[in-house]
Amino acid sequence: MTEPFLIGDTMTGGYGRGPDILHSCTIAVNPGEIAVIVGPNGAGKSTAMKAVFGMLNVRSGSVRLDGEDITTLTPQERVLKGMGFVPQVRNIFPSMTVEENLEMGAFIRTDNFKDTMEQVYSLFPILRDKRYQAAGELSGGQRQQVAVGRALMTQPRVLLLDEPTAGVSPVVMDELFDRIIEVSRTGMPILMVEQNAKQALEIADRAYVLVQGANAHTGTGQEMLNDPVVRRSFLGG
Ligand SMILES: Nc1ncnc2c1ncn2[C@@H]1O[C@H](COP(=O)(O)OP(=O)(O)OP(=O)(O)O)[C@@H](O)[C@H]1O
Repeated sequence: MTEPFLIGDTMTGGYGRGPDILHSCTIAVNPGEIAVIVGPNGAGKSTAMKAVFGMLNVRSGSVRLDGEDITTLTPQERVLKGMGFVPQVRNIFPSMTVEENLEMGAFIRTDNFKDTMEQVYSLFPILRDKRYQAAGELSGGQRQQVAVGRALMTQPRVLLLDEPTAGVSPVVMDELFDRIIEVSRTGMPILMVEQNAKQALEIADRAYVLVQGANAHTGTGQEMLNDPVVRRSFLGG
């Protein structure tokens, strides 16, 4: 098997000195793919993503980006290596305008980022319309677009999204997934954690079902949707 572009490989570890949450957990993504992490509440989905981003100690296993071992790097160093991370909560600056949020996203760049801002506005047209509004005044779905747009401003080589549709209505969820598919079509590898398992599996090229911090099932999204065990144990039949 060829090396994936980004892989958290057999990761075991937990928070601080706490117990292990992840047990030999492996997740990966390649350019052009949407990889989703699904599983029951408390399965360790967000923890797995945080481990890939360097937010907890991986006691064994490794994280590699484009063939480079980045296991010991801090999250900040991983951003410089090309990781764009959108956390689940507090992922925008509510009192700043939409445009200021995007400018903040470009903080690591020393070059001109106006072209990237144009790209973000063409991916998320509503953000162009609302660029001078305080981000905190936007709807939940629009705020999530600001958060993803802000991450794109660094021109990342891979995008990590922690529950991008948390707390939005089904209609807004569909719209957000459409936007995520569009970002993916630009070639951007996308790794995301999702609570809305069925819908997420429908757009997943690669899917990981985690149970108690370990890989329970892996395949394409369609394979997971068709797997009777996955359906019965966690998609509700
Ligand atoms: N910052 C933290 N410090 C210590 N333990 C944590 C922390 N965050 C999560 N945990 C624990 O790690 C385990 C897995 O949590 P995690 O949030 O990764 O699961 P999840 O699959 O994303 O769940 P959910 O779908 O409910 O968000 C839980 O037992 C949780 O209590």
